[in-house]
Amino acid sequence: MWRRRVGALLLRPRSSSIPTPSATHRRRHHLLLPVSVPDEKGPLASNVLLLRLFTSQAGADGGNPRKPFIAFVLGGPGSGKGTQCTRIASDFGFAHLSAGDLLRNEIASGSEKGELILDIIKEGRIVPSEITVELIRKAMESTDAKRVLIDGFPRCEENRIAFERITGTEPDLVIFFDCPEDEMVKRLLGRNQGRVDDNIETIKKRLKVFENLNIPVVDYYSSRGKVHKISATGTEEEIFGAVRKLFASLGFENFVFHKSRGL
Ligand SMILES: Nc1ncnc2c1ncn2[C@@H]1O[C@H](COP(=O)(O)OP(=O)(O)OP(=O)(O)O)[C@@H](O)[C@H]1O
Ligand SMILES: O=c1ccn([C@@H]2O[C@H](COP(=O)(O)O)[C@@H](O)[C@H]2O)c(=O)[nH]1
Ligand SMILES: [Mg+2]
Repeated sequence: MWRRRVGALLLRPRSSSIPTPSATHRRRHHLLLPVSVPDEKGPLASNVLLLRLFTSQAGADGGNPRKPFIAFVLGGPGSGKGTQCTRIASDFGFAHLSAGDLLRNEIASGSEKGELILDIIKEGRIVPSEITVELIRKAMESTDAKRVLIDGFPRCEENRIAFERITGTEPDLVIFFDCPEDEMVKRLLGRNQGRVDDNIETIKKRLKVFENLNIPVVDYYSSRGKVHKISATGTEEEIFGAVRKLFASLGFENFVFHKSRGL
């Protein structure tokens, strides 16, 4: 068990109210300073992140095996989080935990909680933290993966605080897929997977929730030097090229690449 039990018990729960986004948050969205792991603009390696990876409780190949390496994957609705996470999982051996999928599974289970979740998802709002964090916590406990992607969570500061309090841990890395709104809308309207929230009314609400509540989370982790921003325009392959570069720079081995070379 990797959780810091004592720490989690000592930390007092904070207010459950969702903070109102400040104008500063909105302005800073456009000034996000990613950690300079390789991207179009940055140098080829970030000593800061590498140091954190190898000194965190669990790194790519070392550290304390009780705590997995945790990457939060954030971005607006339709920015391609799920698509890229699937690729990262298969190429770099990560477990992929999608908060949205965990919630949809709860709906499919027919539970009472599921009915509440369905109403919230249809409205593009955020499910109460205790429900989502509990689902993520259980999913994390049931995997022995040393590397975990948490896709689409935390959605708001309240989610983030609840996760850190309940699990007693923080992400090692936050990937932020940055995509223009018109592109996200186009992708969602063309997704065609029968999702109850893929309609223009819900999409408009989700975009507002993203800007007002999710961006402050990105800003928070950005101020702590954990965010790597990746441009999410271009083809899936082009975007995955940037993702691949990031993980390679962090010391993660690419299984698919090695397999294709018979290594
Ligand atoms: N680079 C891309 N170019 C064009 N379409 C894309 C790209 N990446 C993903 N898509 C498509 O866009 C749609 C949304 O992608 P995806 O489901 O991965 O987004 P998401 O960020 O997980 O969205 P949500 O927050 O709603 O779960 C999907 O139909 C996917 O196939
Ligand atoms: O942490 C979360 C994740 C998701 N939701 C709700 O689910 C939908 C769809 O989520 P995706 O991750 O985009 O699949 C989202 O709009 C929220 O309503 C949530 O409340 N908390
Ligand atoms: Mg998704």
